[in-house]
Amino acid sequence: MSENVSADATRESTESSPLVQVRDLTKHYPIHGGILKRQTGAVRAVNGVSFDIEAGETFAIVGESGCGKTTLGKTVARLLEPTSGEIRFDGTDIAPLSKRQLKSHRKDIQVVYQDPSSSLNPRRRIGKIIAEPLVVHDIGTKAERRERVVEVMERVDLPEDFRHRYPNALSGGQQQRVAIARALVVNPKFVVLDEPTSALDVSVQAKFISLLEELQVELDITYLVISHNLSLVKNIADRIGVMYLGEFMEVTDSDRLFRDPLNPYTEQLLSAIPVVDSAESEYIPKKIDIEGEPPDPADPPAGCPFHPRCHRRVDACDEVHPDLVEEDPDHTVRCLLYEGDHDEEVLEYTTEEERTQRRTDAT
Ligand SMILES: Nc1ncnc2c1ncn2[C@@H]1O[C@H](COP(=O)(O)OP(=O)(O)OP(=O)(O)O)[C@@H](O)[C@H]1O
Repeated sequence: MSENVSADATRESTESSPLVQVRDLTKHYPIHGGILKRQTGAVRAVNGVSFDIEAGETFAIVGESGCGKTTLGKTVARLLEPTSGEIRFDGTDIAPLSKRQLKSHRKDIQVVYQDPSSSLNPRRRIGKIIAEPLVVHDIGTKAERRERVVEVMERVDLPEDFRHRYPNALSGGQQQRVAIARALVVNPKFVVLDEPTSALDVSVQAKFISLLEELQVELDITYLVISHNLSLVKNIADRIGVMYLGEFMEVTDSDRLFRDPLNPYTEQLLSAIPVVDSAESEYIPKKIDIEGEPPDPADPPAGCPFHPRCHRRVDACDEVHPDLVEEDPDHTVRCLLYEGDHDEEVLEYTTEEERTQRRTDAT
């Protein structure tokens, strides 16, 4: 077997710097209108996002549908061209690279999509599907590819004779293992997992997560997990970025996010998770109703993007766009309540009733 096919090849990653460094990444989708189809606006799906992922770490992005998670994941994997910003992968900024220049990095960065029933070609046999990336990257002879497919199928607990089956003969959990086998067959350094368990029955979700964790340790992989499901990422992520309208609202390690959430949006997301055993839980979120729907990313509100739905908003929130600031070591938050130069008087009024009372008092 040629060396670059071997799953046990030693990583040659850049010493001590994170495997992935994203800086000020922006992805806008242009909107065209009128007879001349001129650009009339843009969907601001990702707006100036920055984060690092250390080698071997799992970083998760969570947020409601439409907040830009998939766009961010696909842009970091360079399946989409960024509007601006840097994506440093293993020391190289891959953001400005052309398709041809990207070819040498493609093998190292793989993406697993949420719905295996649509991402696996129903007319191809499982063996061929898993071997696809080897063919695309021109790796190994036919016999070597077959050997590698069998090896990787074994690693994800798929029986070898499944090679001859078609995807629709497999269960959802088995199909998702085919999808992960296809990603792993080229021994990538970095795998983006977009809603990895959303198409799976609850009964097999935990098993699939354990498999991902085992593979990560065994094969020295770095994960970017995308999910709307905070309880899922709690179990798999080392660090979490909470995303809202194309921006990070809070970034910290998984334990701390659940123990000490700072941003009101994070509080609302946590409050939506049912507490199974309150005696076991360190943080019991108070019930907060999430008001309304997220705003249109083509027409974002002024000020803090979350202020129209925030239960802790203050007057300045509809004017001032807060920065992402480091509130504690390794715990950043975007919220005026945590910015040093705010007007303390304003911050006393944190509820709708108090705000109304304050206006009444002022007139
Ligand atoms: N190709 C595209 N062209 C124009 N707008 C797009 C395109 N893809 C996504 N969008 C818009 O960009 C915004 C972010 O979408 P994205 O799919 O990245 O969010 P998401 O958080 O992954 O949502 P979901 O969980 O529903 O997939 C949404 O408003 C979406 O409608």
